[in-house]
Amino acid sequence: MDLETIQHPGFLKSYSRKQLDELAEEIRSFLISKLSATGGHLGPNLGVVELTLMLHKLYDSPKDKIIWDVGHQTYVHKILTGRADRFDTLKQYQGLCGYAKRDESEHDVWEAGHSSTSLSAAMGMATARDLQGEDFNVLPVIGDGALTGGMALEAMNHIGHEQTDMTVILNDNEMSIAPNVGAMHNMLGRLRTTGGYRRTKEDIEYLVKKIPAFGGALSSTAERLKGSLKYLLVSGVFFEEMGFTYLGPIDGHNFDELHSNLTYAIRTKGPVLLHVVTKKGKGYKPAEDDASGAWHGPGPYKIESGDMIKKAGPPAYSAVFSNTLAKIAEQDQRLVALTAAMPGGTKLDQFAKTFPERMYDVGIAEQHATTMAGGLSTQGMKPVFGVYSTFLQRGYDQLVHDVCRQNLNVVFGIDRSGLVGGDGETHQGVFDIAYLRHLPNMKIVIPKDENELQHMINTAVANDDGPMAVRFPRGNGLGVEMDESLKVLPVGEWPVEQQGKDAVILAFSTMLPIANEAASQLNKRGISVRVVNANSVKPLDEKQLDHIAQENIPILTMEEAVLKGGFGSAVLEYLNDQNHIGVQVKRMGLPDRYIEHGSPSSWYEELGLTADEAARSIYEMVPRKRQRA
Ligand SMILES: Cc1ncc(C[n+]2csc(CCOP(=O)(O)OP(=O)(O)O)c2C)c(N)n1
Ligand SMILES: CC(=O)[C@@H](O)[C@H](O)COP(=O)(O)O
Ligand SMILES: [Mg+2]
Repeated sequence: MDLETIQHPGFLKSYSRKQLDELAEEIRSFLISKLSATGGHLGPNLGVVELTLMLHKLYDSPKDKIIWDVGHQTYVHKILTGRADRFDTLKQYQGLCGYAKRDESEHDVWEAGHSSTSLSAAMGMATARDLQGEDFNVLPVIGDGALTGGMALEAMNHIGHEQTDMTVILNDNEMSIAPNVGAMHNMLGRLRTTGGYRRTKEDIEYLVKKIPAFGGALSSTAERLKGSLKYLLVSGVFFEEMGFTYLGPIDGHNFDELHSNLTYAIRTKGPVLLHVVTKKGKGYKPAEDDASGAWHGPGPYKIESGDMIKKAGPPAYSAVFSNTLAKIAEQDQRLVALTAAMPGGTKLDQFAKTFPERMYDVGIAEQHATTMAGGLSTQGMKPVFGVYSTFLQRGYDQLVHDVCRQNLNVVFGIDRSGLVGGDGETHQGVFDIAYLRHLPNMKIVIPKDENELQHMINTAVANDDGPMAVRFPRGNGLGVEMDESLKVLPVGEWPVEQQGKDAVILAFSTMLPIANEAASQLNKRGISVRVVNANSVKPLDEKQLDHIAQENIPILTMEEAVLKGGFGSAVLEYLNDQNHIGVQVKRMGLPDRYIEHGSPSSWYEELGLTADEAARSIYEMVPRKRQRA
């Protein structure tokens, strides 16, 4: 079948088992081929081919609500809902989104990107259905990794209490991005090995019914037997005790098992949890054999060999972060590294190779990691939480309530700050300056390159005056020379990159090269522009701002972060509070909207974060008398 002709999954209703097998094969070849050029979440999607086909065969999307947790495993769903022809544009600027996207299709009933939201969304939809007297099925699909996210437990607690009709499909492939971790994961492991509880429970019920009721005595004994047997058997009882009918574990690649269990689930009142066991990367050996998570979301690769097509270049910022921590940890026994299920992305898995006892992967639990870091700090340890900017949003109250308010010595290594590219809206690291800067006691430093990053990490670990965030971008450094020994840098003293007397640009990180380019354009036009590496957002370099105000020259601030509440706002606030009235300030940064997928450079063009725009802004502010032709 030409997958690109599919417009709606309804055709599956009449599909035989043989046709399903053939279609599954075609979809796998399609994914392996398309993603070899574009990159994308190959492993997760190869693992849900049969599950997605059976869901769309048995249920009527979009009337029945199929909700995908994280949403990175929706490629098969997108193929079946008329989007196969867009896969050449996957995760690219104005191309196909790599996650569920409501404005892409009516079949995408819920958007995600961040993990563990599907059960709460499902509860919302099912509750609305019941209040409105509607009739449809609600089917959240949640992975074993996402189940380690606290929100999932909050939702289960409520769903089990309300006994709301829905079928939760737990897609258990033993992997988060890296191998899954935690007690929940261990429990699922026992379930996978000891087989299903469902049959035994029915056998017991059958037995209890067979026993003549001697005044009810025997049946109560049998009831007690059933109860103790339940606890003796497997921890499927965890789900049962949470109020779910637990089904499984079943083979998530077996159409017959999927069909019979989903059919049973449709007929079952109240919440059902169907535990399906799948193989991440199924059908493509390099991805099936992936032990580290490299095939969770690879870039382009060679199909035959499974070799990734990597561009050589300077070290990744994440690698500099991890290597610097390892260097410090050799001397400083206080240092402990934490990650929330991102050991590979943060490269803390490299740190763990040297210091396995001082690196903790807490699962998808950023709230827990943030507060655990606070606890570590109260006992004199020096915790460093390596976390993506976007995922630290999950730990906001813990930042406020637990770490900053108590002024605890915690370092936040904030990776993927700024625009991240293909993962788009749900992953942009653009709110962190705004969500950190207003927290009393928090300090925020932002290195301009990989060399300044290593020194800032060292500075943050050495700092014993409360929490400090070191914010750095996704991807590779600039290829600058790395100093041999680590320094402790002054915080709140901005280095001047190039002198100038007519105007000043305050910029940091990825905006600094653009600022330098704008300055050289204007210098050629006789306008002398100073460029300052504003490498700390909190504290500001107040001395330097006072001096600029006294010179009364215009200021342009530049940041790859939202303008509202960002660095430029901080400068405006300071100048106003110090009565430096009349100083001209223009701010360049991200507008008040969500930035979709696409390379940062494409967005720089669209959003005007360019040297030409910066030069134009300055030119408009420099008083005519200074302008020479
Ligand atoms: C709050 C949050 N933290 C971290 C991530 C990064 N992340 C993306 S997918 C993933 C693993 C999800 O594992 P699982 O739910 O088992 O899905 P699978 O990829 O195995 O199908 C993680 C940790 C995220 N999306 N959201
Ligand atoms: C789905 C998800 O959240 C992760 O897989 C994410 O795509 C990782 O992003 P990086 O590629 O920046 O590590
Ligand atoms: Mg998984």
